Amino acid sequence: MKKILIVDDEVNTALLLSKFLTRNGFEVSTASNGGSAMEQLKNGEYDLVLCDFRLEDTDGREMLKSIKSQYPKTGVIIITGYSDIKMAVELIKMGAYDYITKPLYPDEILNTINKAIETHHALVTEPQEELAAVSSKSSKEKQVMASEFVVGKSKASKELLRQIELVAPTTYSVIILGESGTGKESVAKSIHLNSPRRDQPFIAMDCGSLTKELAQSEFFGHEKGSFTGALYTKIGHFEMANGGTLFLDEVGNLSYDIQAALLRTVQERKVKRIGSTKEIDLDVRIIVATNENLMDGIQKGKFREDLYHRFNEFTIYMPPLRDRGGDIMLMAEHFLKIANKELGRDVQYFAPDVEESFINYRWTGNIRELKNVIRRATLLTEGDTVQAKALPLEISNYTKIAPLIEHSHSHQTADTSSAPVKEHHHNRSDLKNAALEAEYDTILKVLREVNFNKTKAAEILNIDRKTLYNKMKAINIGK
Ligand SMILES: Nc1ncnc2c1ncn2[C@@H]1O[C@H](COP(=O)(O)OP(=O)(O)OP(=O)(O)O)[C@@H](O)[C@H]1O
Repeated sequence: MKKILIVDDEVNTALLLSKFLTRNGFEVSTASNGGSAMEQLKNGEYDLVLCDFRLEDTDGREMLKSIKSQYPKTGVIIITGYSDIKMAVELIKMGAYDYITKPLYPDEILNTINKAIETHHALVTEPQEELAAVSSKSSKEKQVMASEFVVGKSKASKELLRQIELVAPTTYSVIILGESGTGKESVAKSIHLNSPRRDQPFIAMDCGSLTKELAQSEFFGHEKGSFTGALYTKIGHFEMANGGTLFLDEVGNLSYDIQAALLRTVQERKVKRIGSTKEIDLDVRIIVATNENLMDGIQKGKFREDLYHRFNEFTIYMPPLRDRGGDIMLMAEHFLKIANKELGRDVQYFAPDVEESFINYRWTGNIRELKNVIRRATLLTEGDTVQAKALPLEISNYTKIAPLIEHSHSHQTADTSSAPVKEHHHNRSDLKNAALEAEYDTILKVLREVNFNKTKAAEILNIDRKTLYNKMKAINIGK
């Protein structure tokens, strides 16, 4: 039975979640703060931690760091409010499996948990099972790629496809550069699947969450008893990927020492498990991904130039979703089909104002954010059409809020009365949304009148400053 730890200081939420997951066949424990969660993790091996981002004694970021360094085989899902979405995207870069936004919906939680556990299966199995898990994964992934990769019709997508097709058949190492969630790993997989190595393993390794201590073992493996804690022989990722492709995500995060060891391995094309004298011949194609410019890392002395040149035989720049024009709706429709299948729904269309919001929104979390938003919207839709009320307010109100966000970022000095606020087309008939919209309109209007002076705005609105801050946060205005 899979073990889950819920970390949430809202006792009722934790209790409800715990009951729901127990009913669905999980063994569940709860902790109301970070400290007691870490204690519980010491006493038993958990498959997954479901952790609220805001805790009384710490936050999701710190929890993720501690769990990843001490219990690397335990998956972490972060529960967050939509206003923390940028943070959630950061956390995925740091190794969280996924995030779930509040309010929580049981089907969505169960779905995310099942997927996380499936993904982590290869990690939590015993090492002798590892290779078998990996090779079966490579053929399974092929089917996934064939049906799940949307090529897109925009100019940017066509160029991307051209580059994939160009580099795939070669043995070149590739650097894939792009914002989080733009599809770097998906592109790495399609390069692999379009290469002569397609029948060999594709191994993805998340370097962003690797501690210095773990990195050696993860890359090179170790023999049983080679150091305290090496209870069994571990096969490293190089060895697992032998004959195929090794994808190193967030490669800019590797420590300098590990970079040196990596360079040696790539140059010599041989690997030795820690504690072993036996050299294993390697034939591995390397694809790396990063969302920061590695040249900056080189200038700051954080990234080795020689390693960079080893990797940089070909570079692919991933376009952000906001620059992919018509692809946004193409992908939205694709994700709608997937969500329908996952959730047993039959939602067919997007309302025109939803499409408009999708096109205008900035999608800082890119394709991953779109996928998650659509999964949630599908869940919330009762008829056959996704309406704006099924979207997070940050997205459905984006055209209205965006100029104000930009304004508040420009140090609140300019004359706000001329800030362009686009006409709002939402045709909402339910009372709750109408009330919310009226509230936003009033808050935004007053904030402009007082040039974003929050004390004055709170006075005029006749609410206290804290309430104003909370409301501003909920609609993502300022900080
Ligand atoms: N072309 C595509 N068609 C369909 N789904 C895609 C496509 N590209 C990415 N996705 C989906 O979007 C999500 C994010 O993609 P992926 O993990 O490849 O992004 P990434 O850039 O590697 O993210 P990160 O920077 O966080 O590592 C995944 O669920 C993936 O399946």
